[in-house]
Amino acid sequence: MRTAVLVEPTEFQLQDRERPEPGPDDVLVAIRDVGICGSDIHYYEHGRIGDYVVDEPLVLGHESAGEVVETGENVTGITPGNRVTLEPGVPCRRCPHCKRGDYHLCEDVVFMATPPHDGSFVEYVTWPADFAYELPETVSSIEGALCEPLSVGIHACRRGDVGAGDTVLVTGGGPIGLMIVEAARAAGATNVIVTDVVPGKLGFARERGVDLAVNVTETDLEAAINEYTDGLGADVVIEASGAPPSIRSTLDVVRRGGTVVLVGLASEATVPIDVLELIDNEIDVHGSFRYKNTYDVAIDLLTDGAVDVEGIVDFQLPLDAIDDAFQRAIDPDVVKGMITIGK
Ligand SMILES: NC(=O)c1ccc[n+]([C@@H]2O[C@H](COP(=O)([O-])OP(=O)(O)OC[C@H]3O[C@@H](n4cnc5c(N)ncnc54)[C@H](O)[C@@H]3O)[C@@H](O)[C@H]2O)c1
Ligand SMILES: C[C@@H](O)[C@H](N)C(=O)O
Repeated sequence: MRTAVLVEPTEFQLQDRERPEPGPDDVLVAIRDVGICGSDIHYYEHGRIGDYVVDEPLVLGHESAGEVVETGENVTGITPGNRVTLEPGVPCRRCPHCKRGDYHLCEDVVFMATPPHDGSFVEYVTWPADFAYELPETVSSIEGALCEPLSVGIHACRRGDVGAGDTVLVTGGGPIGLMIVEAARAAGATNVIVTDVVPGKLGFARERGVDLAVNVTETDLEAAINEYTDGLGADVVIEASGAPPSIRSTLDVVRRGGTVVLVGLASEATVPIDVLELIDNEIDVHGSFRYKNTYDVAIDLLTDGAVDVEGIVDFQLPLDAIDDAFQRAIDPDVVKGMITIGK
């Protein structure tokens, strides 16, 4: 089967690998669509993300959907021909985190495209059947693949307890920021504001109907939020850029008693914050790591037409053109590139 392997930073090799056999609890999936995530781009360009180092050839890709072609003997409920999306992180199911329900915090998780685990830029993947979710006819394969970044958005909104009538500020208008916007609206937020530093990203966020888009290189964010909220501040601020100045600014723009959710992975290990400001204003600050129990919700939201994920896709290219696809995806104006396999 055709497999795109990152053999060195910025170098993919298309290899022919043996098609895997599903285990008794697995499904064998013919992969159809895979999104290119920021983490794939980071591994492609730099060969590492923090402590995760690509020191062996690695298959990237973890936002994936496809069609079941075979099932293991214990699998019920999914049959060949079903279209599915794959949740890319499979936990150990036995550790204290798994047992208390925080399976996304499992330290032994097998997460696609995170060294040393291969991902889904490949024709076939075997995956535990309970981490494969059937897609209804009305949900496309691309939407299925994008359940992954949408899940990041849903989890972040849950962490921020976003609710009806909230004013939510999302800092960073990349794919994750835009998925947070979708999830926040679906959760009932009535005012959604996005910041960025790239004019194209802000224009796109406006086209997608955000209530306010702020270029923080030109506009004082605190003044803009004060004006927009009559001096109150945003109910929930969800940081999705990872830029230290943006992380620092969250406490200036959240209302007293509000919530800050940190999603963006800081490019610096330490970002100073004013602890007294945090205490005096009784601000809740939450980290948000990947997601848990979001795939069914993502599919329901897509089925109901409550979110738009396909609209963030800039281009689709076949697996053979993976080099071109990554070169295009690096452009700061590009939001989401997709790889199509087996069509
Ligand atoms: N916590 C998690 O589970 C999780 C999951 C996925 C991604 N992430 C992280 O979330 C962040 C966003 O992911 P992405 O794929 O959308 O990344 P991205 O790089 O495509 O988007 C980040 C956006 O932030 C903008 N930006 C840069 N500096 C800014 C600033 N000072 N103020 C406002 N915006 C600024 C960029 O122009 C870009 O549009 C990344 O840091 C990524 O590593 C975290
Ligand atoms: C959650 C996922 O999208 C992210 N890129 C990660 O590896 O954590």
